[in-house]
Amino acid sequence: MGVRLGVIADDFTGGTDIASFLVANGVKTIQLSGIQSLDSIADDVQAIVVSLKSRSNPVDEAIEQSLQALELLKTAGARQIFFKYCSTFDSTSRGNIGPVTDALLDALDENFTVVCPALPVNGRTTYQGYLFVNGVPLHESGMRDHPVTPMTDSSLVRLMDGQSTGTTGLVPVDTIERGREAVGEALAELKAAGNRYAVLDALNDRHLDVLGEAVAQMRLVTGGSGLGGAIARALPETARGERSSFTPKTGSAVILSGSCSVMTNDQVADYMTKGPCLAVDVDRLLTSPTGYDAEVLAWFSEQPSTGRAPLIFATAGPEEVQRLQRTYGSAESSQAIEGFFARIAIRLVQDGIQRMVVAGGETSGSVTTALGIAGFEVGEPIAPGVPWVRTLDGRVDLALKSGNFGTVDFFSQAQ
Ligand SMILES: Nc1ncnc2c1ncn2[C@@H]1O[C@H](COP(=O)(O)OP(=O)(O)OP(=O)(O)O)[C@@H](O)[C@H]1O
Ligand SMILES: O=C(O)[C@@H](O)C(=O)CO
Repeated sequence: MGVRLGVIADDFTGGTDIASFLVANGVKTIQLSGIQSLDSIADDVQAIVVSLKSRSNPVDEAIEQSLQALELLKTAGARQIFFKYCSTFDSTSRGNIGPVTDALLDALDENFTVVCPALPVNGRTTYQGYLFVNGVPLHESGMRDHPVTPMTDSSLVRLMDGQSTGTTGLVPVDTIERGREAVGEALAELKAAGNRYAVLDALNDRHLDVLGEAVAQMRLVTGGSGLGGAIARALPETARGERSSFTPKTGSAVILSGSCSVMTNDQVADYMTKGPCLAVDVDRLLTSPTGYDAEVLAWFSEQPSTGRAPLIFATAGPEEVQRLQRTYGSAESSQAIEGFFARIAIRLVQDGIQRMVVAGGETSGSVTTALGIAGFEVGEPIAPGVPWVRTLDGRVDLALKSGNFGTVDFFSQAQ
């Protein structure tokens, strides 16, 4: 097997996000759920995306999982390794982006890489090393209230310096405007000056295309799916082919939403005017859960099988999230909610659900892992970065939606 690109994604929605950009640019891609056997992967696969749940777990675990993924991708022959994290750089002061990047550099015997979360098509841009979300600095966007990784600084240079062992330089927009060679020279200078990481500015896809070419020969790159798409476009034509696709199933569907992002809150509010919706009673889950799953499943089975898919959501605004976290603890709340969605998903698939939309990366990771899904074939996007994916065993089609992706009517659009 001669895989060109091996991607280590720190969550499942991030995995489908970058897989979707690779497929859209003609790269034959398979997405694996965690570490899986390579036996059933066809010889013409050009990119393998390994989705992990390593964004918010303890640093040591995140490193261990990422190094296992690296070994798998090296075995598959991957020439370039891409560490995919969120376009909003979701992390804490302890990591996990910095420590995982360091561990991957060491394991590859490299001492320099790039940091490029920008995804202009979804409003994430980087200017002078500061990350913006739809024109608002990251720390002033809805990400400041994230339940697990609240982002309170917008400076990627400071964030990397705080989480990692080396120093961080910057390749600013002015240099990128001067083209691929200027970027190559800037990277060489930053490396020679002893930096371990270079933050790459990008305001639009034209900038990303320059960057995709400039980093084509690097053994390790890190960033978001925007850079992933640009790297795909920079591959020789021989590595690219027909866009693989499948027609999404049309059977019964459900939407599970565990994301509390601003966009998911808007999407849930929109869907409440359109289809059957059930708000998860999180207090009940954390105090007297006995019988609760059965009640939710009974509600689901009472909904008409034609028409809009039922939505089951824990999605809430920042005040409610803070109340729950103060009352029960932050990790405890997340675990209870993720565990609930995982159990419900297992039951619904056993009962024959064909299509499942899951909102939120952590939530998607819990659901996919609980379902024992080995991997996915990647289909057409519903919105930029949110494709339909089909389990490799063909059991069910899923749309794993990153928290802030999609337009307000995403849940009806997906149907
Ligand atoms: N009402 C709630 N109160 C507290 N925590 C919640 C609530 N609803 C969901 N959560 C937890 O918040 C976390 C949301 O993370 P998740 O990754 O699923 O969404 P996201 O961060 O918006 O998505 P993405 O990572 O794709 O951007 C999960 O751990 C989830 O269980
Ligand atoms: O990069 C993004 O924004 C997404 O793919 C993501 O990682 C959400 O969890």
